[in-house]
Amino acid sequence: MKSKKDPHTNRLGLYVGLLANSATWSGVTAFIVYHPEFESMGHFIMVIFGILYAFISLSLCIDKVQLRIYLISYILPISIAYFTKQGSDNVYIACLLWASTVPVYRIAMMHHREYWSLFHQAYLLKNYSAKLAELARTDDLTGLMNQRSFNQIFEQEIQQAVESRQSYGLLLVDIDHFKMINDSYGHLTGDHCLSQIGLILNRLIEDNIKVARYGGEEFVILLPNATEEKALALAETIRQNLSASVFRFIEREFTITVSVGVAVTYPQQITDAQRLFQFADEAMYAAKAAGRNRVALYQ
Ligand SMILES: Nc1nc2c(ncn2[C@@H]2O[C@H](COP(=O)(O)OP(=O)(O)OP(=O)(O)O)[C@@H](O)[C@H]2O)c(=O)[nH]1
Repeated sequence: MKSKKDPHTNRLGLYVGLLANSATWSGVTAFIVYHPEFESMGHFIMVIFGILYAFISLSLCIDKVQLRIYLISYILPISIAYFTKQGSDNVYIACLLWASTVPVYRIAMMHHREYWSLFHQAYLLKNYSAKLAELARTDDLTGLMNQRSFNQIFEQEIQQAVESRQSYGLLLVDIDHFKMINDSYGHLTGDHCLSQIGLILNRLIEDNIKVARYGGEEFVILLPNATEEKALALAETIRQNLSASVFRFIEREFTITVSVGVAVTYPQQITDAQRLFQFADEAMYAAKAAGRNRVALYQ
């Protein structure tokens, strides 16, 4: 899942937003300064309002450049509006406005430094903890769910299937003679092959279906609400696609085959996650024993 953009990497957007915000508010305030109906409000109330608004907005600015953009685009049009208005009072107010920006700027700088440093630290912490949680769920090599995450989700989903009286399917995909790939081409080639298989599985499997690397050269696919036909059809698609894929790594080209064990339980049969896993495992070993590169269903 995507997180919010780091404000420090999206400065242009912030500056444009800031400029638009300042321009709008300075326009509104300048309009009020010139409009005869607002004379009764009193210029000093307007200035106080302007300073308060400036202080709040300045405090939210991230850096000095933003503060300056804000000051120039906000204070300049208002003070010009006052300067160009007839009467010495107005020149006095414009000077007061400019003079008031100095303490406002200083206070805002002090305030925003602490505020943003805290905000930034909280933001980084949130980001790091989200990344850590993601790492704890993910297999490094393939980017798929890892075994720990699979175990949790599998237990929960089986429980739900039992409660809602639905069927549940599990596919266990095991690469045939993977040791030979490692022995012949090296461990790095084996790793590359595993990561490519992860990508192929992700491509073949619909978004709502979960796939995990169970460990070594074994992958599992969770199929809530699946019938035997559906589970077998998906297993066959996976087997055919993987065996038709050519893997390339450092000028080496090779193909692989897989054996797939399929187990589907129906409401009256479901006992627990371990048993369903064991059924799929037995089916996978039956596929290996029958000559590999095939799909076997647990009967
Ligand atoms: N490159 C690489 N190899 C791995 C990894 N995890 C496990 N292996 C290797 O996978 C191989 C599994 O070998 P075996 O269990 O004998 O199975 P196999 O050679 O695939 O033979 P069958 O399953 O009987 O078809 C071993 O050589 C492990 O070292 C990994 O993360 N990377």
